[in-house]
Amino acid sequence: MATLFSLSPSPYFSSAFLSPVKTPFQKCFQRPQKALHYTRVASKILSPESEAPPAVQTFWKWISGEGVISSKCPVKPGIVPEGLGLVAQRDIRRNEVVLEVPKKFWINPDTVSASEVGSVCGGLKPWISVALFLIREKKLREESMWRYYLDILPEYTDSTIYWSEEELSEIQGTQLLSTTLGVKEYVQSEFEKVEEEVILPNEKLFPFPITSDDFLWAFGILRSRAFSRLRGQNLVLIPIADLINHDPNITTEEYAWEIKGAGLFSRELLFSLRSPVSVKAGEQVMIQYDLNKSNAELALDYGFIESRPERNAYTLTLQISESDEFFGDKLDIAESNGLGETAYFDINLGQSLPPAMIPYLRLVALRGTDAFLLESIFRNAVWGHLELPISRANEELICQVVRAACSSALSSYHTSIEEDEKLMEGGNLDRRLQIAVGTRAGEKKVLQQIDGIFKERELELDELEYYQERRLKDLGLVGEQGDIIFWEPK
Ligand SMILES: C[S@@+](CC[C@H](N)C(=O)[O-])C[C@H]1O[C@@H](n2cnc3c(N)ncnc32)[C@H](O)[C@@H]1O
Repeated sequence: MATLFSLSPSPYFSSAFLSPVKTPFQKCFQRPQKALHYTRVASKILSPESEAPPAVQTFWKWISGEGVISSKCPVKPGIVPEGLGLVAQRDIRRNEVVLEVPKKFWINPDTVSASEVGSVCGGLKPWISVALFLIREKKLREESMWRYYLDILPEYTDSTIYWSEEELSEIQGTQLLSTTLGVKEYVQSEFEKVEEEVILPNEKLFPFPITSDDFLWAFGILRSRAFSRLRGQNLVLIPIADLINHDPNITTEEYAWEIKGAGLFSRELLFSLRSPVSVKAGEQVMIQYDLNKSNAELALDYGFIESRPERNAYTLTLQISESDEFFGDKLDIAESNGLGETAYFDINLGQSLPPAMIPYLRLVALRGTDAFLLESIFRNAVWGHLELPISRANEELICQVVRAACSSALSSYHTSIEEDEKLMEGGNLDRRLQIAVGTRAGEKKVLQQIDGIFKERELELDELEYYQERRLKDLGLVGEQGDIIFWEPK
């Protein structure tokens, strides 16, 4: 039964633990300790200690001198609870533009192409060419035109990709752990490829050692700071604009950034950043990074999570087994309905199941006397039938399989929800432990929610209306009381 589908943790999976990541670069200045992840700081006027450290002041002088920022710019970098951030220099209105950065100050695959390493980075994936560019520029130090920007980039964040083995043991059994390990394995294998194909054969361009830790640093920088979903720009670092922090209380769907022309007579492009809310002088300007990311994604990409329940998610991976005697028909039906041999369903805490999940489950579980629905004459109508219970056996099977999978997933965590909640209530958790405890508790709550849905369904099995009954009703062969009307010859 358990082979009907897998409830695997995530599309990435590896059981291997990786050794702790050493910090790749020397600190250029003492980055501040961050505040608890759940606190909103934008409402507070930042204290005079928010005066930027020398490296940030040098960076500011550089971009001001280059004309990127005018003296009227309403924000300035400062120390904030999230590290560095953008602090309002005067009251800012909702939707007011706070920064405009011209294209020549962006770092994207075009920047790499136009650089000294452009000729050897041509065939690389965009993120790999930008990662390699960042590492090289960082190692060139004084010789790099980007040095003042690179000097203010963090060496690491609280993203789980930078966690030690001991820290990772706190997320044992979670989807976040398997995704983290999968991502690290992916980065490592991409590093080995680029080392062999680009770095080692071009010693003149890369005269210094480049390690897999350097590569992981660059990957983390891009994951946490690159802007995406911009007109024609899928991966772009925008110095200064990337100092903007995330505020969980900002829930506007609209993006706070866009690319636009510099003016009627200019062909130059500008990256423009707006404040989604009004901000008082001295407060921090913040945005919503992405309303659709789960806590696991936030933890992996940025190194923080939110307390909002719906950020807790679990991805169910369902699969039509190749050994299923009806594999071909089931796959055909799944594909005609936008799904495939494997389907991933993200389930969020407090929200209903994705609409296609139960029909897909019923399809996967279809067998025995119900298999006639797989015949080609039903092909156009079958999904509609799968949206409603097919038979008691089919419905019971999906309940049993889902509940068994939930119980098996729940048994792989090393703490209970109650233990996690006690730890959270106690407070004083270190930032990474707070992420670990919050994520593992969230995943377990979602699993309990899924189990609860199917437990309830199991109790209703006798009351549900199944395919045959519906069919008889459609044909007018079922009476008011559910009794079968037999045709009686006159
Ligand atoms: C785009 S950068 C923002 C600038 C960054 N604070 C810095 O010091 O360079 C994104 C990173 O800022 C931090 N950050 C942003 N918003 C945060 C929040 N609400 N809570 C905790 N950390 C946050 C995380 O380290 C994240 O990976």
